[in-house]
Amino acid sequence: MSHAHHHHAHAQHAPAAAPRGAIALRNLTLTYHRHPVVHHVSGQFAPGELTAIVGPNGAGKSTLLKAIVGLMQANHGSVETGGLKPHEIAYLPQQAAIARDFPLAVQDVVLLGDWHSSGWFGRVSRSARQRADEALARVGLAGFGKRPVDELSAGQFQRVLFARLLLQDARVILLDEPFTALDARTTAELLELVASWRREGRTVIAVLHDYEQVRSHFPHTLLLAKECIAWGDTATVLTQANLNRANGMPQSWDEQAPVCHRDETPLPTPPHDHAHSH
Ligand SMILES: Nc1ncnc2c1ncn2[C@@H]1O[C@H](COP(=O)(O)OP(=O)(O)OP(=O)(O)O)[C@@H](O)[C@H]1O
Repeated sequence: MSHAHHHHAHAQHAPAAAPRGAIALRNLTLTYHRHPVVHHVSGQFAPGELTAIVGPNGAGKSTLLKAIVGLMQANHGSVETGGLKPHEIAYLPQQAAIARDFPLAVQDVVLLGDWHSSGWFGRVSRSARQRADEALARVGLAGFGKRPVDELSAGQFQRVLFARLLLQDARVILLDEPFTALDARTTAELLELVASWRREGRTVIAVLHDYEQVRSHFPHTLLLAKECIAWGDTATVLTQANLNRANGMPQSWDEQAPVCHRDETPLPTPPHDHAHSH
């Protein structure tokens, strides 16, 4: 890496900044309507590694990904992204959260991964189109470029979204339940793609529910149940004792869940939030 980077205006960060490609959580608390769903979590996602986030339904896993990608503000503590630019963090939401009843061709959806270089209204270069075709071939959809996305199966559409991730070429890739509702073959092929991202030195963080899949493909695991139950080598995290502890945590959607009093600086209630917490 060039020394010129050290003189760049954006290169100034806190002394304890995470290394490039590393995402660090510092005493992170995330709340909805002042009820914490992620509570005082600290740690660092290993750079250039595959980390699974596991935990029961409602544990705050999706919320944590949203905070890392900047879709949600920390109420307390922070997410340190080590000087990465926003487009260097790719995010694949849960498929249920993605509308695909829009009249776009497969190739155009893949090209959305390249918007930071082409601009939303910029002309799509020939080379970008070529890279989109190559990405489609890598996910097993060669020749699908002109098909409308609303005619694809769920598995085919997830392949398209992985092709879009390939085009985005991000340093950090966040995946929210990427293999849910996919058949064994599609899952295996997309897992192979994830393994290739690891070989390329990318940081991958994936929310998953299949412990066997995590054990065989993800060396690191964060076990989350609102609080961090365990975070480290998958084998040491996914013990029965830890899983029992995680499953015994009260559901964070509990309306009676206490507002956090450890946070000294309560944020004002946002104007659009008309919910009465208590
Ligand atoms: N937009 C929202 N407004 C209010 N509460 C929310 C919102 N989104 C999520 N929550 C609540 O925050 C908690 C954490 O939700 P989150 O989706 O992060 O959990 P998760 O671990 O990803 O769960 P799952 O495994 O079921 O996908 C839940 O109790 C949920 O009800």
